[in-house]
Amino acid sequence: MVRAKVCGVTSESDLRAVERAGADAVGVISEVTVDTPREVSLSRAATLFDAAPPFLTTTLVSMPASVTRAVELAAAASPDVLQLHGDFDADEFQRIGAQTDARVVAVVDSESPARARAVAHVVDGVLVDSVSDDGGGGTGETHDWTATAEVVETLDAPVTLAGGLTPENVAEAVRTVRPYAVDVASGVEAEGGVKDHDAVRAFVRNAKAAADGIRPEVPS
Ligand SMILES: O=C(O)c1ccccc1N[C@@H]1O[C@H](COP(=O)(O)O)[C@@H](O)[C@H]1O
Repeated sequence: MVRAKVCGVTSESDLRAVERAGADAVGVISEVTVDTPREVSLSRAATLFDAAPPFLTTTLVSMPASVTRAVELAAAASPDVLQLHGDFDADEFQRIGAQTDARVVAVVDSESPARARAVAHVVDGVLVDSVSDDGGGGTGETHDWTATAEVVETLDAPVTLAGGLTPENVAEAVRTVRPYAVDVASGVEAEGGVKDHDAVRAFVRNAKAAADGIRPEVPS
């Protein structure tokens, strides 16, 4: 079994589409230091989380500059999960986790798997992404899945795979990496910041079918 997270939701209608597709988690992006059409204000993130139905895990995706700001963000938007891009070390993650009710997920650059091992013991999960030079995600780029498969195998923590996933490649990604969850942002969009509801449905279906050993369907 694999969990599916759909990230970069900016509207209530996309939120409903994510839920109807059977996704396990939804991500809303706020306070990031990169230019992205998927960013919303913190108050908008809080509104979207309030509109989320029960049993859909809400995730705030952010790039705060300090421990204090990370804690403030979680308090302001009340997500279930705080997904943190940036350079926090284990001590900083521990301090964030101690001051928030949200679960904390550390984003790790696929090219720095050692960082996953350095922080995994103080966070609730690790997300391995194809990180851009400025530290952001949403690159639409895949990375070396066999290296991430090794992280999954050797780390005693839930590892989420992200970066360039689409309805077309997610089945192969799941079979190769065997992650705890898969995460997609740009790969299921009709345009920047707007989800393609058919693609969202196909992404979730294909991820879960692959984990169950069922052949994927590719949307026309
Ligand atoms: O999606 C963004 O624009 C973004 C900006 C800054 C930080 C994180 C961002 N998104 C995260 O990137 C990954 C994968 O994105 P993609 O599928 O390759 O487009 C995902 O974890 C999003 O949470």
